[in-house]
Amino acid sequence: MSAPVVELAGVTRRFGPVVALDDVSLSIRPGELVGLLGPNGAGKTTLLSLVSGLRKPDAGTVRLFGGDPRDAASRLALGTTPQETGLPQTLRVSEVIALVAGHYPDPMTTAEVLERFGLEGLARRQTGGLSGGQKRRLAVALALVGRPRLVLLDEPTTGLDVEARHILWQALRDYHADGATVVLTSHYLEEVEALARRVVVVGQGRVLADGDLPSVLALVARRRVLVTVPAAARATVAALPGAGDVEAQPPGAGGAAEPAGHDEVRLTVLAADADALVRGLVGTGVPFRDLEVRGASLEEAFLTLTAPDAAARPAPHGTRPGVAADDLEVTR
Ligand SMILES: Nc1ncnc2c1ncn2[C@@H]1O[C@H](COP(=O)(O)OP(=O)(O)OP(=O)(O)O)[C@@H](O)[C@H]1O
Repeated sequence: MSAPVVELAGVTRRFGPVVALDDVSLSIRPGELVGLLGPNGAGKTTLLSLVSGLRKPDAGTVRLFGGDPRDAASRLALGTTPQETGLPQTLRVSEVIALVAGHYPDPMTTAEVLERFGLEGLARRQTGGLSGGQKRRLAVALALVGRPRLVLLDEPTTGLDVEARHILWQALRDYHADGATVVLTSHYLEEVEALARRVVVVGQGRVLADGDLPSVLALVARRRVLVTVPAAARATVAALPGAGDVEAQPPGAGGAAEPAGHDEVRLTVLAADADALVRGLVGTGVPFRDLEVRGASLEEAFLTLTAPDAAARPAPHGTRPGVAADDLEVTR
């Protein structure tokens, strides 16, 4: 197996009393596309700052391409876009790209950068006159100018509209397809679902889950059961074995083949074991219709994993967040 591009072993980093990272171990191999997901303050930016050599850990070791990230030589093949980037206001977009390219032995041409990131129309604009979204696109593009083998992106598409986000996603996919390793943090679950092959969920400075997207979802294998029942039967459904949160859809809301009638209610029930729930429902004799069973979204998985009381909560199928599924590493 090829040597890891990034390796953290037992890394702790504090800021005064705040433990931003707490005994984190993580290894990223060449060619991976990793999404770091976590709520505000989880420690994602701190993790990236250690990998890019901006900070050093209080305990543990961080390796970048096998070396110390604080040595400039280890960072030669690294490209990063922090959460906020300052651009020289009076330089034109093409000039900024050329300026950054001048630091690398084999950079992309300005034309290639402009094309990859859909910036062609802005080449002659001064960066000070760009919109927030245009600046963000340029900042991400600049991380790739030197053809880095590893790209670290901290919330790359924050503030971008849908079209700009899609252009950027495609640029990142293409760059990854060319063989690069990409690590990104994001608050957009949709972004992680669209891009990342591997998802690392970080919360309170710890790695809560680490696996491919389906295994992170399976860790909180909750299902949503949607069903229309007589309004009077709501309590019966809520009391079924395995029923979690129960929500009633407002009258007239879409979803079912036929909207709930006057004396009916359409319920969404979160269930660890949807099959058992449906069997229980049939056993009650409650007349029901338009039964649907859907998978939980990444968003639901994420909230379950990062909730402060997640460790204490009974979890589906006898597992709990913190217990490894087959190909899933969890440290909690
Ligand atoms: N320079 C600093 N001084 C003091 N505390 C800091 C500093 N940098 C980070 N922290 C604290 O460390 C914790 C982790 O912060 P970090 O920025 O890594 O989180 P994050 O997951 O990137 O959050 P966000 O999603 O909001 O960007 C937070 O409690 C934060 O307030």
